[in-house]
Amino acid sequence: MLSSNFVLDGLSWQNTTIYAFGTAAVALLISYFASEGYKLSHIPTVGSPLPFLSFFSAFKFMFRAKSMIISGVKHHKTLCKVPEFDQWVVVAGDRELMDDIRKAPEHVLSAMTHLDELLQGPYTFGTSTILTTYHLPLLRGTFTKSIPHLFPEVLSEVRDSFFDVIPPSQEWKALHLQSSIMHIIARVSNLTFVGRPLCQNKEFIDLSVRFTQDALKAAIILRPLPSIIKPIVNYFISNISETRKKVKDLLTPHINLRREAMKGGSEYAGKQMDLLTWLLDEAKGEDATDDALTSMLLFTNFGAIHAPAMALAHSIFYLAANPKYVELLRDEVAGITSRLGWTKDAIDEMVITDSFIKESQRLHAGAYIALIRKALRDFTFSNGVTIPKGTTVSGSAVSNHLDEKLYPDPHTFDPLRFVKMASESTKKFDITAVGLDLIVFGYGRHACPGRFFAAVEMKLILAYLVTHYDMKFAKEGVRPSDLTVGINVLPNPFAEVLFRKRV
Ligand code: HEM
Repeated sequence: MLSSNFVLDGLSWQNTTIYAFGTAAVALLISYFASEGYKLSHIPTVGSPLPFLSFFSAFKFMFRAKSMIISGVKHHKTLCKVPEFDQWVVVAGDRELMDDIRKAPEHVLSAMTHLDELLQGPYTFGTSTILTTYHLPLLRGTFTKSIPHLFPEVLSEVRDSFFDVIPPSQEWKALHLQSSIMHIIARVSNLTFVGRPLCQNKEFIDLSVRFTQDALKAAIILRPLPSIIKPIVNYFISNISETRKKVKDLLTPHINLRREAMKGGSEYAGKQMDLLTWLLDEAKGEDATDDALTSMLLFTNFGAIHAPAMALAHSIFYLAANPKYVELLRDEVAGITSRLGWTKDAIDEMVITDSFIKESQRLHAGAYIALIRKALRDFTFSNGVTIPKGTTVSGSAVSNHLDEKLYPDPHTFDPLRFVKMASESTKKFDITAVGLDLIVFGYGRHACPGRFFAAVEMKLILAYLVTHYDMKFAKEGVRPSDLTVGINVLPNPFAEVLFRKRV
């Protein structure tokens, strides 16, 4: 009895195991055929295309995105797909196909739907803020045109914020670079967004920087999670609602003052020239509530604080590690300001400073891919390959930025590279010029509308820094390595730079 039971138990164990493996295999096959990977099986894969194994490739992609994208583009030439934990990203390596992405209309390949997913809109800025567009013509038009007019105030805000963030001292003082530079940028940008006195209100600036950092953190953590658990995780990791409320409380009295003044007509005495004024002029309906205006300012602050601060930190790392670069910029700035003073014309003439920042952007762009879009319907490239609705598609920035046909000795930082290129061509090579050769500001209809302001702001800050301060690393001459997470490239977030007032 015992032995027959044992045999039966053995058989049923065997059967159970067979059933379990069989069910798992069928489930795996069904999930594979229903998966995004299968729908994209006609696109060559970097890593493994198989379920589970692709998870390991996604893990590898977290740390090796640069080499995986470069090798994918090199081997597959036109299109390949790379694995992220929650999706496949199709990468175009071919310029014609990148141009297809640039030219595709928003209702086919959507930049904004991608941004809403990337930034986890419902948990950060709000999907309605990310998808609205009324502010874009303002940024491209009125805001950009006002830069020369606002320049004197921008300069004085640069002076004041340097004085507060890097107090002039004869002694070397170590500062956490990223947070210092973010605070300077936040103040200078907010001069043009909300004006004085709010841009000098320490609480407002601290909250704007904190919101930018917290939103980014929440987006990174929440994105790969299943939708059902996002609200729970968000509850534990995020202070965003509280920060937004505090910003709104500080902003509302200023909104009310301006609304009151607007009652006498849109062109009232003492009308401030800043983004808040122009948003109030343009916003209608849902966009015009205090909540929506607060979210819009926080969203614009995000674009205006994070990217320029990262770009400047990369440039300052080159300066702190190489005294000869500091001298190079100092000579240019001293020569030009002695003729033109600290003016917008002087900043425009600083072609070496411009080339320095652009070269640093080339080697340390914020992401290895660009022109990232979500397909809202099936999309066929000019080579006949179709990607299905729902696919995330992009162009490889890194393989262009390191292409030796475009940039001889591409891995070497050459601060004069773009000065030389401009002298040999009729094309424009300044920071604001956009194209496929250098795609740090995007290209086409979604190209960054803030880049003209960003260029002036970054050049002014760098010129001011080299003129008034010495800088170095504690370990002299060693530039800290970047932090890369998947497609994202960040200047080392832990690095400290020593500053001393220049005698
Ligand atoms: C170094 C500084 C900056 C970098 C590297 C940068 C980069 C970018 C990139 C890559 C895009 C997406 C382009 C695309 O998808 O094709 C973008 C869009 C945008 N940026 Fe910037 N940006 C910078 C500064 C700024 C500033 C200062 C502002 C605000 C004043 C700003 C506001 C925006 C806005 C509103 C968009 C969305 C444009 C649209 O969808 O049409 N950015 N930026």
